[in-house]
Amino acid sequence: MSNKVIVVTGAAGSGKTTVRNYLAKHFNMTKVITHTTREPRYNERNGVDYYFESDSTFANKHYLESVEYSGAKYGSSYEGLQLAWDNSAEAVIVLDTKGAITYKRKLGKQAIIIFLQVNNVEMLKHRMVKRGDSMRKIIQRINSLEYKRDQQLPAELNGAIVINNDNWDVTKQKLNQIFDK
Ligand SMILES: Nc1nc2c(ncn2[C@@H]2O[C@H](COP(=O)(O)OP(=O)(O)O)[C@@H](O)[C@H]2O)c(=O)[nH]1
Ligand SMILES: Nc1ncnc2c1ncn2[C@@H]1O[C@H](COP(=O)(O)OP(=O)(O)O)[C@@H](O)[C@H]1O
Repeated sequence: MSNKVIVVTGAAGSGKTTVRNYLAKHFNMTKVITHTTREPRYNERNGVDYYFESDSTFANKHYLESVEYSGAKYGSSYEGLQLAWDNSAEAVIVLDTKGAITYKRKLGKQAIIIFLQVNNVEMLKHRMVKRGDSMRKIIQRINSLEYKRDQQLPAELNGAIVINNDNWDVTKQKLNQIFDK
């Protein structure tokens, strides 16, 4: 059986991290930890949520792909993916849509893309508040081109599994249907 990576993508606040954690917990998938120069949120830990980097330590890594998102850099490495595959045949990673497109192009059928949608932009904002993001950060995020872009499934990701995450119980059922053996 060849290794697979589940790529969870969508707008900020759409529930990507929540879906990733659910898949890791219930379907024996290993999380791929990515690198970022953004500041940690109050409940985030280095090496668990991200590897938090400075501009100079970020530049030292060897990336499969990297992007700028809302003024910070993010990148994922082959080594990180391989580390996850050493642990389980299925890995799970959270990426913006640009990163998801690169994974699809480079990994082909080994990458399974899940695009999360939320119908209501107000709901996305509310979820970021609930998560503890500062209002300044939320406004910066909502005004970023990347955030606007990631509201819609890009044409390059046609064929992705699209899940509407308005209601967590419904999302959970869909994930169970997709991944239950
Ligand atoms: N392309 C790419 N995107 C990433 C990577 N790590 C995180 N992201 C994405 O960067 C965006 C911003 O992430 P984050 O600051 O954690 O905000 P959040 O989505 O609101 O939790 C999200 O769309 C993440 O999915 C990476 O290594 N590569
Ligand atoms: N279906 C849902 N209904 C209500 N709240 C949700 C749902 N999915 C996620 N959340 C909450 O919304 C917030 C943002 O979710 P998160 O997974 O951090 O999003 P993302 O990683 O896409 O930015 C979190 O506080 C999370 O608990």
